[in-house]
This record gives sequence, structure tokens and C-alpha cells, in this order.
Amino acid sequence: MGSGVRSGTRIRLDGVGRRYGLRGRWVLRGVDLDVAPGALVRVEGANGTGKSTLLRLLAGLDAPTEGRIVGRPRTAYVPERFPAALPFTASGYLTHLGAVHGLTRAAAARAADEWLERLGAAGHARTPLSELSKGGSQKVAVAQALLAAPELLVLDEAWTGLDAASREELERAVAERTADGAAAVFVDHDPRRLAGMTDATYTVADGALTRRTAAEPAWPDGPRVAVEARGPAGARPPAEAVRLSVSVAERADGAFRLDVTGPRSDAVLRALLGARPPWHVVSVRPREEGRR
Ligand SMILES: Nc1ncnc2c1ncn2[C@@H]1O[C@H](COP(=O)(O)OP(=O)(O)OP(=O)(O)O)[C@@H](O)[C@H]1O
Repeated sequence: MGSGVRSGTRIRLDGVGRRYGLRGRWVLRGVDLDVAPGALVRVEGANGTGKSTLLRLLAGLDAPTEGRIVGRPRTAYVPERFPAALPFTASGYLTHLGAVHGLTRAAAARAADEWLERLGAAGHARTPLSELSKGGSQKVAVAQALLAAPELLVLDEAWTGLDAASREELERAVAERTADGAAAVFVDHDPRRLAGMTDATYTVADGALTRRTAAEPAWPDGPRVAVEARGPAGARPPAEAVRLSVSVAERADGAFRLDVTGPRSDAVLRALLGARPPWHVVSVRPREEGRR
């Protein structure tokens, strides 16, 4: 699925405030946030603190009451609640949206089928949206967001209601998008969601947004994978593979060992195999405990 991330597609919130109603309390105030291409950003906070408000602003579905939003990457959004009562089948709806995003009808239909397949919902392609289960309509919500390879993916509790396999698939899809240079901002109640991959975590509290640093190491412990690969004589591994790895070491025999967190391993392998000339992947193994 193509990447198509243009350069200069960052989005920045400058002193953004939002309140509902003229005299409503400020849900958010003085929020500064810069989301660069390729960044994976987690937003957390207690219930009702304004996480969804922030995500809707990022998605361009809502406008700030004060302050400004600079930059508008091609954006896709998975809402907390998906309006599933539209008069379409799953595949009809996705094809329609794909066409709205600028795909030809044939390409849109193909992408719709591919995403439904990846999310384990191919059997529901012809099911009317109104007849889908909660999990089924969540898969459609996720598929509509991934369909047109957005430059900014905004996910509000997008994993809620998905089965284990499609939760993993969504993590993989987010890893693929960010590896392709897209940014992603997500809220999820599970602290392990995309652990080891997030570039920054922000907390919303009392209307303010604060970057969390000390409590979260950049590369939390988690299952890791050691990839051994060999390239042309004297070459360093492709920059993209290095960027996505926790560590890179050259061995005496000239092969490289890249330590990677589980969710990033596919993207690292793609970077190695997609290099010109491609790298030869010698082995991919779970990394032994105690050798971190
Ligand atoms: N359209 C709206 N009109 C009026 N008030 C709103 C609207 N949307 C949100 N709010 C209020 O803004 C505050 C923040 O809501 P928001 O949904 O952004 O929080 P949240 O952190 O996402 O909450 P949760 O974790 O429960 O989803 C809440 O007090 C909510 O009632």
C-alpha cells in the first residue's frame, strides 16, 4: 500500500484553546504540540480531561476557540464511536470513501477488500453497516482510516472492540505508516499499546498538555528481535533500518546485527530487503533475555 507522504506535512498546535459554548469552561488551553512526519505520539489522561477534544482538533474535525493550527497533512481519523448506521455495505462504504480520497473506483475497491482481509473481516464485505457487530464496525472504522495511506493517522481508542488478531494487525499497520513517514497520534487505555515504538507521550490534565519523559524510557523493555543481515561490502545498513532499531552492531565477519522491538521488525525487514541492492537477511530471532 503506497506511502505518498509529502515533505513538510507536519502539523503544529500553537497556543490552542477549546471550550464548548461561549461561557463554557476551557477544556484545553495554551496547548502547544508539534507532530513531525514519522512521529508516533501517545496521548493519555483521566476520563473527560479533553483527549478526544485534542484528537478532533488534530484531525481537523473541530476548530480551536483560540490559538491556531498550522499545517494540514492528509489526515484520517478513527473515532471513539463509529457512526455505523449509514446505508452502505462494508465494502461499498470503504470503496466510496477511497474514491473520496482520490483513488480510482477500482483501486478503492481493491484497497477496501485488502484492508477488510487484513483485519479478518473479508466475510463481512457485503454486510450492511447497520448489521455489523461492534467489532465488525470497528474494523470498518479502522479500514476507512488506513485505506488511503494518510500522512497523519489520528486514533481515538481505535483498538477497543477489536479481537486480538486485528488489534495486532492495527499495531502493525500503524508501524508501517510511521515507517513510511506518516505521523500517528493515538489514545488507548492499554499502557502496552505500541509500547517501545512511541516517540513521545503527552498527558492532558487541567486543560494543559504536558510531555511525559522521565517515567517512560524511550525503549521500554519488551520482546525484541535480533535481525542479522549482510549487505554489499563496506556498506552500513539502510538509514531507515537504523532509525527503527534499538541498536545496530557490526560483527567481525562484516554482517550487522540490528536489535528491534517486535512491532517494528516488519518495517526493518522491509527497509533491508527494499534497499538497492537489497540486503541479505541471515536470521531473525527472538533476542535472548539478559542480553539487553
Ligand atoms: N461537543 C461537546 N459539547 C460540549 N461539551 C463537550 C463536547 N465534547 C466534549 N465536551 C466536554 O469536554 C470535556 C472533555 O471531553 P473529551 O471527550 O475531550 O475528554 P476525554 O479525555 O476524551 O474523555 P474520555 O476519556 O471519557 O473519552 C468533557 O467535560 C466533555 O463533557
